[in-house]
Amino acid sequence: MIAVIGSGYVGLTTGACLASLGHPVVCGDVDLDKVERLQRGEVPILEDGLPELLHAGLAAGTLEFVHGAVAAAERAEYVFLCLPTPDGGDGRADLRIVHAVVAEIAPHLRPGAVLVTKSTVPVGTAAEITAAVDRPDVAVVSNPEFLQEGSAVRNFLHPDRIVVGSDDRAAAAAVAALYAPLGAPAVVTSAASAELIKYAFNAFLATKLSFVNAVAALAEAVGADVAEVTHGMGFDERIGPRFLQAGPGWGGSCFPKDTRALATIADDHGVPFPVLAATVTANELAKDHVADKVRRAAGGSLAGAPVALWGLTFKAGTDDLRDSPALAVAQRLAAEGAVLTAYDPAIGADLPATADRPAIRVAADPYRAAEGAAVLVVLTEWPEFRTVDLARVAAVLDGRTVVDARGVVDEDVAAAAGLAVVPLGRRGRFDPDRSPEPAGGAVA
Ligand SMILES: NC(=O)C1=CN([C@@H]2O[C@H](COP(=O)(O)OP(=O)(O)OC[C@H]3O[C@@H](n4cnc5c(N)ncnc54)[C@H](O)[C@@H]3O)[C@@H](O)[C@H]2O)C=CC1
Ligand SMILES: O=C(O)[C@H]1O[C@H](OP(=O)(O)OP(=O)(O)OC[C@H]2O[C@@H](n3ccc(=O)[nH]c3=O)[C@H](O)[C@@H]2O)[C@H](O)[C@@H](O)[C@@H]1O
Repeated sequence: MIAVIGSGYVGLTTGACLASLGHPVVCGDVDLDKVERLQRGEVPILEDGLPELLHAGLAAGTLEFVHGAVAAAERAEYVFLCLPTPDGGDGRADLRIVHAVVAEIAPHLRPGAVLVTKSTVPVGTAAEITAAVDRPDVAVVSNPEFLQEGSAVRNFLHPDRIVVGSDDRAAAAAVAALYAPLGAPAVVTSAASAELIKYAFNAFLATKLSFVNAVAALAEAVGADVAEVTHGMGFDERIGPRFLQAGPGWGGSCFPKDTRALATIADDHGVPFPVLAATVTANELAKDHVADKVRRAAGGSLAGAPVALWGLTFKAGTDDLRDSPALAVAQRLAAEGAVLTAYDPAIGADLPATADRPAIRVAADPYRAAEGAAVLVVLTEWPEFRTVDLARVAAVLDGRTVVDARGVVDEDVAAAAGLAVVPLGRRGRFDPDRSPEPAGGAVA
């Protein structure tokens, strides 16, 4: 029996996928309402393929949900911890939930149980957990997760590799064997290496994106096109074609907190890591860059300007708003006096203001969001934004400009509808700096 503690994006995916491989799985969560919904077959998050796996597991009796960590852990040979490790406020990962759960379940673990950390945790956490459990019969294995939200099930079932790290190599091999049906290479390491792999991996990807976003700004300045530049770069296998899409900065529940956490780990060990600091700073500039474009499109001031936002989630395919760059841009616009109305296919209700986002009225469709707005800004790459009727948008939009931070609006179709697109990473067709001037001049 496998226990999965925490039924969030990672835990629910892990539980449902391990059950689909034939393992009996029990998932424990502290949130009773969530547990009851899952027992009824309701998936609380937007994740492709997850409802099907949940229903199949419930129907086959291989997947069950219980309230609390102990109720799940006491029945299992393997206990996967899929608990939150948020930013503690000073950049360090806050491990209080992990440590509290370990203390709670330790006396109840079966003899010979293997405790597996799937949460992203700082180097040294496996050693701390081993000391806290204080049972020679219980092994601790670090098994970081690399799934992306929105494609979590596909990523879990078709992983590039499985990383299992432990100072008990037999326990690491036993955890790797649980994934054997997937046929993925297993990277067996020390616990410290496994823990560092996860942070180095996320920080490297974030650095790739900060680099691309800086190239995008440069491409605009020099008259190049970032999409052409990354296309040309990506053919080289050392770079690869993926994860090179310029945008309004990177966000989500992990890149921001994990880059900060890695920076504090480096600091704590007295190791200079200036690239990482630059990656984080560059990401703030990427958000500023989009806000600057919106201000210019609004004529130089956003005071009292109605602005329409398409997309609020941190990327398409998820309903997750945690550390969304769309909200960070919205915050910048609201701070300058813009009045925001948004449409996002995954967000159904108005968003109240919080410490890091303004109040945002949420419209039921992209057209209603655009009604009366001075500028329309595309902040998330939802596929439906590619097929919106731009003539209908032009009919209700007050201004004539669409700032497209995700490269989803066709400039020619927009022009035919009487709209000027301000793209990211290249000059727009109606950019006054562009040479030669397009026939007919600017629409705006
Ligand atoms: N979201 C993602 O795409 C990925 C996240 N990770 C890492 O995985 C970990 C979990 O992340 P998410 O699944 O996104 O978090 P989440 O917030 O979606 O889920 C965490 C779950 O743990 C439950 N929980 C909290 N305290 C508990 C307790 N005392 N006992 C039992 N359950 C408890 C919560 O109710 C919630 O259901 C984090 O360390 C994160 O960095 C790693 C890879 C991908
Ligand atoms: O540790 C984690 O939680 C996960 O973090 C990311 O996954 P995720 O947060 O789901 O999101 P990504 O798809 O990586 O996107 C992150 C941000 O980068 C942006 N992005 C991504 C790709 C790209 O080409 N351009 C770009 O701007 C997205 O819009 C988003 O804001 C990693 O990709 C996962 O491998 C990792 O497991």
